[in-house]
Amino acid sequence: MGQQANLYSFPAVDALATALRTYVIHCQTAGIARHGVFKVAVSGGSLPKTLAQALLSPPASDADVVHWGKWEIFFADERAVPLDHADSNYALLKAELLDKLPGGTAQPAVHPIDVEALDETQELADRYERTLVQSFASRDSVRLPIFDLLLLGCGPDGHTCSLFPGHELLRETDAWVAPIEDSPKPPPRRVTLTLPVVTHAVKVAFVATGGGKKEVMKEIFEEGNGLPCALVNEGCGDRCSWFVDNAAVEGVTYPRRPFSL
Ligand SMILES: O=C(O)[C@H](O)[C@@H](O)[C@H](O)[C@H](O)COP(=O)(O)O
Repeated sequence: MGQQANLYSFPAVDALATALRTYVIHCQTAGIARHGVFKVAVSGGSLPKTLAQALLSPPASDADVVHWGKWEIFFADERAVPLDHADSNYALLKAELLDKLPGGTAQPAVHPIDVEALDETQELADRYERTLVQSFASRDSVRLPIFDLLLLGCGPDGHTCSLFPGHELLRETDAWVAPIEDSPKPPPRRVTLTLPVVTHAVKVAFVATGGGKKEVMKEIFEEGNGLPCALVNEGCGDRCSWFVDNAAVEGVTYPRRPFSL
């Protein structure tokens, strides 16, 4: 059991968000102790909204403070669109979270894709990889970047980031960031962190809510079936934690844990 992913289930999103905040702040403290900053990558989908609910509430104590000025925010996946496009994960995070930081707050360093390369997804991925290299030291000195935390969603087909079931990208072993031209979820052209980078993070947290996820949650936790989310569970073991609501895990027999750090 000790090596398996943690599954934390909550009656509703409010309670989930409270626990997620505690978890993120714990990861933040560890990151700042390790290298003076907190390096985090986030997905799109419903995640930014839940994250905002978790992180924008006022601190309950001195230990509960989000040190935004120490955050370096990257994108776990991004669509090849301008940064103000309706499909942009950057635009989504900005609207849901970044634009709502209280006035006077030290700002996080945010690393969007380089829109000069939107027409060529390989170049877009290469440039984003160079952004990571600049932050995480050279590729010669580290085989893989080590994020302090990845905050991910889970699609109804078991995808995460832009790593889709059965896609050849799941076999990528070298690149840190890869292009995808045929995403089954629109829009088709995207860039994504690769599986080795995802499973190399210090901690990985998934957020999945709603009854629409229960079938895929059952498959991920009971069968695996090579689904990208299951591969992350297998690669991370207990470094991976799932924050879900009860509706998302109805009928799932995998043991849930009371939330604790
Ligand atoms: O760019 C994307 O498509 C998202 O990053 C994607 O990977 C998302 O996290 C999942 O599809 C879950 O989405 P929901 O949370 O909306 O179900």
